Amino acid sequence: MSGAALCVTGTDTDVGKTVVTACLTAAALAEVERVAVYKPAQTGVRPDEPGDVDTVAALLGHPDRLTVAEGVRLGPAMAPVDAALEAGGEAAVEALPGLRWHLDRIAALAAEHGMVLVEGAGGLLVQLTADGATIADLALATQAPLAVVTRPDLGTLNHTELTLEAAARRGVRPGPLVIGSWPARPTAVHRSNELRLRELAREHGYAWGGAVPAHLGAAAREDLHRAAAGLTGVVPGRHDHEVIHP
Ligand SMILES: Nc1ncnc2c1ncn2[C@@H]1O[C@H](COP(=O)(O)OP(=O)(O)OP(=O)(O)O)[C@@H](O)[C@H]1O
Ligand SMILES: C[C@H](N)[C@H](N)CCCCCC(=O)O
Ligand SMILES: [Mg+2]
Repeated sequence: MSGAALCVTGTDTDVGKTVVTACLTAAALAEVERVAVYKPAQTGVRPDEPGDVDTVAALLGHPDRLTVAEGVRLGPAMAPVDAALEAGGEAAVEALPGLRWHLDRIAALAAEHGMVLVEGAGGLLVQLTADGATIADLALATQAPLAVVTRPDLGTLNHTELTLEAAARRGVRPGPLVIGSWPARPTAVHRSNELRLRELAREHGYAWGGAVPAHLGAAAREDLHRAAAGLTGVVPGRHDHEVIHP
């Protein structure tokens, strides 16, 4: 088997990529038998703490058909290369796995799973490796579409357009654009931003993935599955494409 891949980025760190990844994973589990979630570089957690992929598994109730994996884990809550530098100096930066290594991990997961979701660190251009490879490079190399998670708040229009433009300039395939955290009491700003974000999605060829409610969490698993149902149309189908292993 060689499954499809979907890369997930955000317009910033803390925009709800992990929560949206959980929703996309639930949607993927409805389409394919086995799903994997891979986080190439996890920063800001100690060895004994749950990382983003563990959060995805917990949000979904640890389904048997889900595999989660991390590439490298670094304690400092910083961009991966800086976290390595902070934790272990230049030697730790040199020891970071490179693009090829991550591609091999993704290809190995794709060999056994119908879908592999790959969550970057922070935004599109955050460097994951010592030689500066980003989630955009992973998306390009695997020919995976890119899911972009964004905020509904003031400032999001500029951040979203910058992200979509930078992805397009690199030749990354558009996937869904999703609002990561939609407030219970949206203001006029949130509502008008949503309309404009829908337009941006259309202009850049992204599928509109809707907005995930802000209260979503382990205590709201039904809501998560409801949010996921709305995303079923925007995860790549099982026959859409296979991970390209260059
Ligand atoms: N829809 C939501 N429902 C409940 N909590 C949310 C939602 N979106 C985001 N959060 C909370 O906001 C915080 C940041 O979200 P999340 O961890 O998903 O961000 P991220 O974009 O994955 O960040 P990182 O760059 O660290 O991977 C978390 O504490 C998360 O639980
Ligand atoms: C620690 C944090 N939660 C993320 N994992 C890393 C975010 C890196 C952002 C770097 C930046 O764009 O300035
Ligand atoms: Mg995350």
